[in-house]
Amino acid sequence: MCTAKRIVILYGSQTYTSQEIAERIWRTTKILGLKGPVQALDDYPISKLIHEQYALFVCATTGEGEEPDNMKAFWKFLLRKNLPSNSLVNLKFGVIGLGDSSYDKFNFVAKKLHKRLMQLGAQPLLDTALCDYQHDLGHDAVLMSWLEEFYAKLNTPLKIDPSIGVTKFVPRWKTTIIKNNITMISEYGLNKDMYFGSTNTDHFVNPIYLEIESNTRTTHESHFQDVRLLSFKTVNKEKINYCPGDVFNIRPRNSKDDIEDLFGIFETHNIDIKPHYMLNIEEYHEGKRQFSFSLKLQSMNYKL
Ligand SMILES: Cc1cc2nc3c(=O)[nH]c(=O)nc-3n(C[C@H](O)[C@H](O)[C@H](O)COP(=O)(O)O)c2cc1C
Repeated sequence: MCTAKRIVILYGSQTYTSQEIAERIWRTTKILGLKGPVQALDDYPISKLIHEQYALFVCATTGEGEEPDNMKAFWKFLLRKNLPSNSLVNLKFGVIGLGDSSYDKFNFVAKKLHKRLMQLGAQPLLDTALCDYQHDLGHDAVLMSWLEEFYAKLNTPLKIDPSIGVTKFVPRWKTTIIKNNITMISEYGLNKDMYFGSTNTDHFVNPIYLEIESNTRTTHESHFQDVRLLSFKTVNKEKINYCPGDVFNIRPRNSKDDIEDLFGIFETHNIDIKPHYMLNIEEYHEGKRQFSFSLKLQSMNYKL
């Protein structure tokens, strides 16, 4: 049996669930002694896939059986007719599908990906994990036992002691607070507004600033569920184009008052965190910096 030393964990995610699961698995692989990154499929340089020996794909299905936005380029490439049928002979893989069996095209993307990888010569370590949002235990119902089998197939350098479980936390991001020297970080780029800062890992196209126009409770006061109808308006008369099946992601913004209160609390408790300090966030893979992002703490609340 081969021993895996490195695995790439790649996700296609529309509303972050697959990303969160992929990152969780990535942390476990670090504990198991494996190298390799966790990335959105479209951020991974696809030409490198032919050199990889192990890969795990975590893919959601969205729309009517469609692939998430952050794997569209990857998928288009993989479907090229001129790819030789032995392109991926070195690759052993697993596919985890995140779906919802109330849709006709249940886990369509994961199933298609699994099939296409095999057409290109890659060998599956296991059948596709068909996780179902409708299950009482959610995606974990299928995922947990599937992963146990998958880790066993990888025959990793280190093993998880079942009596201890996974307790060690391996952070993906390194954060540092910079108090004064702004020029020191300017070479990495300075994002003035964290809500609109675009990065190479951010696939949400054309973010738009919206304000809540109304927020009305639609259920009766005596009902145990508080269901709301929220209506939004654009501030600069911008027009938003959308069509059925589109996904609308909302990034809530902290209110200016809340942020001022927070800095007030830091001050009262002599905690040295000031609005003009900079937060620098970096991502490392195998000692090399992959990504860096800086913002002024006061930009947590409003556009500068
Ligand atoms: C707009 C929308 C469309 C969806 N379409 C499908 C589908 O066609 N087939 C399926 O199996 N699941 C479908 N799902 C369920 C998602 O795949 C599931 O909720 C998954 O956990 C989302 O993962 P993500 O957060 O990584 O995007 C859909 C979900 C949404 C919100």
